[in-house]
Amino acid sequence: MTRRSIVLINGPNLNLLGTREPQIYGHESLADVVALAKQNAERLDVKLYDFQSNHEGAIVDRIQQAREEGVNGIIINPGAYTHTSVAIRDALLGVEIPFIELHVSNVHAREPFRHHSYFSDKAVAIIVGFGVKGYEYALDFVATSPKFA
Ligand SMILES: O=C(O)[C@]1(O)C=C(c2cccc(Sc3ccccc3)c2)[C@@H](O)[C@H](O)C1
Repeated sequence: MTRRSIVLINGPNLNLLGTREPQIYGHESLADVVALAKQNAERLDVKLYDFQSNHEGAIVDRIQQAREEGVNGIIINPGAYTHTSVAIRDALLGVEIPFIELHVSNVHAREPFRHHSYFSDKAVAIIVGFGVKGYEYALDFVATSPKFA
């Protein structure tokens, strides 16, 4: 049986995770998050691709590439693009790959402009406010749920 494949996409400024505002985002770096995700992917027998970009079009391109790769699911932390990007929304809808929206912080307990997402209504699930632990929860779900078969 072919292994499931998953793309983990992190948006702008998440390359700086762990360097500032630890009270909001924790102390772990993105490299720490990805390393643990790769370990968990091995345990779950799934193929994990990781991608981070500060550029909207590059994220759109990576989402489009996922369709060519035959990816089963996408886990995306769009960062600030959560609140602004119709282009990324359109890319996600266009490739017809189920996705989980993830946020390290509880965006609903922060500034009002962070309360709206261009993705939530189309996400299979939304993981918010669990810190970087949310990446583990998302991977476990995508690796095992029939919604990503
Ligand atoms: O909570 C998140 O994961 C979120 O997606 C992440 C965001 C975010 C914003 C700025 C920086 C970072 S990562 C960071 C944190 C501290 C210092 C440097 C980078 C994440 C926000 O734009 C979003 O509203 C929420």
